[in-house]
Amino acid sequence: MAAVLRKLIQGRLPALAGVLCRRSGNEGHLFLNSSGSTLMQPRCGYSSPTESVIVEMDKATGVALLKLNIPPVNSLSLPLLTELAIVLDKLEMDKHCRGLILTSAVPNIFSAGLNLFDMMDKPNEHYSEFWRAVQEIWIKLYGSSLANIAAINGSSPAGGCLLALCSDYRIMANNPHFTIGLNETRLGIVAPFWYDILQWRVHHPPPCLHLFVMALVFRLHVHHPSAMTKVTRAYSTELKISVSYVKQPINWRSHEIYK
Ligand SMILES: CC/C=C\C/C=C\C/C=C\C=C\CC(=O)SCCNC(=O)CCNC(=O)[C@H](O)C(C)(C)COP(=O)(O)OP(=O)(O)OC[C@H]1O[C@@H](n2cnc3c(N)ncnc32)[C@H](O)[C@@H]1OP(=O)(O)O
Repeated sequence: MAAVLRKLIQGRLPALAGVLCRRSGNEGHLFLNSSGSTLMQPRCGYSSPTESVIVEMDKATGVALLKLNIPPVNSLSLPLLTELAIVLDKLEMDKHCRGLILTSAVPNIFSAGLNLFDMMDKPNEHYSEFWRAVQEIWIKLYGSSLANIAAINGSSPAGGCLLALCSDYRIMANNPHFTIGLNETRLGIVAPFWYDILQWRVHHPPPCLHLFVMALVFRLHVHHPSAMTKVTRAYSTELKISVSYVKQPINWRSHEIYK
């Protein structure tokens, strides 16, 4: 587990993919595009990414690795948000998928947040559509029945931070050059109330949340099923609390209760 986490936080995701790949033996990875079609990779390893959201599904663990892939900065444009929404829907409906890891294929950048060009010189209809797409993503990610982790392997300002906050758990690469937060507040732009709820949840995690993540990571270790069973049995109550915590419905009431 420690080795997998270390690879995640060092941003060495190809290495993680290698781990997943070995676990899946000769089956290779499933590549799923936004139209929902899947392509079996005949062998382990990466092919050149061409999709804006690359999905590598490990069949053995049911964990999907999602990599945002719009250089130079993975800005959240309408097409990217739309593709991500479609991919999340497909994974949600895939009965073999149990969890997802959201990360970036672009070196040093997780996501630069909303695409600034989608927010200027456009007709009002575009702004409506764009904002609807933004809200749809946080609802889909936060409301996902899948366990989801953000592996933040680069800078993640503004909307990038939102993506991370929507996940059940975040692991960020320990690099002083990587920034995360709401830089738009410097311009006087106030985040909506639901952003505050997301932030609050991150700052007040129950102690057992880490256990939830441990259990997730243990799932990757299909070579040690007995260890996984022991842990999940021993801490079944704590795990249930953690799962209900990260999957709690968003409303002011639950926010107040946890306050
Ligand atoms: C308006 C919403 C109101 C309320 C809602 C509030 C909360 C809801 C939740 C989230 C809402 C978030 C709002 C936003 O996300 S607004 C977007 C804010 N994002 C930023 O300000 C990021 C700005 N970018 C950076 O800080 C840096 O680019 C970087 C740290 C991500 C990367 O730095 P680099 O030095 O590696 O790269 P650069 O040379 O700066 O950039 C390369 C290239 O990319 C273009 N670019 C950067 N960011 C964006 C972007 N967000 N949209 C479009 N394009 C972007 C940049 O211009 C460069 O392009 P050129 O090479 O010059 O062509």
